[in-house]
Amino acid sequence: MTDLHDIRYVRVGTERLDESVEFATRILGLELVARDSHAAYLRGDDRDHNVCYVKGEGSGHAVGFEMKSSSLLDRVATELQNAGIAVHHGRAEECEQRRVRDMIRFTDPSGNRIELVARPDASGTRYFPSRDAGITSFSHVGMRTTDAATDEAFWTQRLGARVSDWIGDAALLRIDGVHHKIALFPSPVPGVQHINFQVAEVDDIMSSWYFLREQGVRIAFGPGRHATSGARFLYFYGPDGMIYEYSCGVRIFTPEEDRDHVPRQFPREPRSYCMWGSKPDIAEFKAPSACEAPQPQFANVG
Ligand SMILES: O=C/C=C/C(C(=O)O)=C(/O)C(=O)O
Ligand SMILES: [Fe+2]
Repeated sequence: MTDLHDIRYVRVGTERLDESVEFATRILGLELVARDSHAAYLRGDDRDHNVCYVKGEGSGHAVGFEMKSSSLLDRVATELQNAGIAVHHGRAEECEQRRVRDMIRFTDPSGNRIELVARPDASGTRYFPSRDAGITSFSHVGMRTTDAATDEAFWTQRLGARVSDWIGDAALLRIDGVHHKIALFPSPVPGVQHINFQVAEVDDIMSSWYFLREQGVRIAFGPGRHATSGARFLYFYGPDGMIYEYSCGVRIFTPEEDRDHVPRQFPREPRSYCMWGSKPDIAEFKAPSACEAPQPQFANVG
C-alpha cells in the first residue's frame, strides 16, 4: 500500500490566467514564483510551488502528492496497474512542468486527477508573501466525489489514507499526523472543491475577513470553527468559482492518537460544519446529499 508523504500541489485549469494570478497575489497572499504564457506557479510556503494555474479550463484540476522516493513511486504504479487502474507515466516535459523528477497520473473512481511525484524541486529561498495574510503552509484540498463510499475505499485501500472523521458520507482523510490533507465531499461532479492554506493564528482569519469584505470578495463560509478538526476557518470565492480556505489550529494527532483513533461520525447538520453557527454559501456543505435539495435552514449568508 502507498505511503503518501505529503500533499504537494494543486493544478487549476483556467481561461483567466491573469485574473487568477492577480487574485492569488493581491487577495490570497501567495508569492508568484514563475510565470510563462501557459502557466503560473505560486506558493504559500517554502516549497517550490503549491498552486499552478494552467491556461485552458479544459486542463481541469489535478492534485499532486509527494512520495518519498522514485522507487516507491514505481512500486505504487505497479500496484495500481495490477489492480486494473490505468496509470500514465509522466513524460519529461510533464515532469519539467511540475518541477519534479518523476511522476505518475491516474484518476480516482469519481474521475479526480491524482498525480504522485518523486523528488520535487526544493527551493533555496523563503516564501515572501505579496500580502501578509499570515499564511504558513499549503495544507489540504477538499475534493468532490460522485461516489463517496467508492472513493473513500480507493483512498484508504489503494493510497493508504486514514479516515479521521466523517460528516454524513464526507470523509476527512489524513496521510500523516494532520487531521486531514484530503476531504471528499459528495457532489454531482468531481473536481477540486477548495484549496486550504494554514494561517498562523485566529487574528489572521479575522483581519482577512475584514480585508476580503472590503475588497468585495464573496465570502463562502465563516469565520467559524470546524467541529471535526477544531480549526478556525474562513472560506471565500476566487476566479472560476474556486474556493479558498484559511484555517488555523487544525488538530494534530500524536503517533499514539494516529494509531488508536477511531473515526467519529458527525451528523450532516450545520453544527457539524461550524460550531459557532456560521452558515455556508457552499453547495456541498448545504445540501443533505448530492441528490437532494438544500435544506431551508442552510440559507446563504450575505
Ligand atoms: O466542515 C467541513 C470541513 C471540515 C474541515 C475541518 O475539519 O477542518 C475542513 O477543513 C475541510 O474539510 O475542508
Ligand atoms: Fe478545508
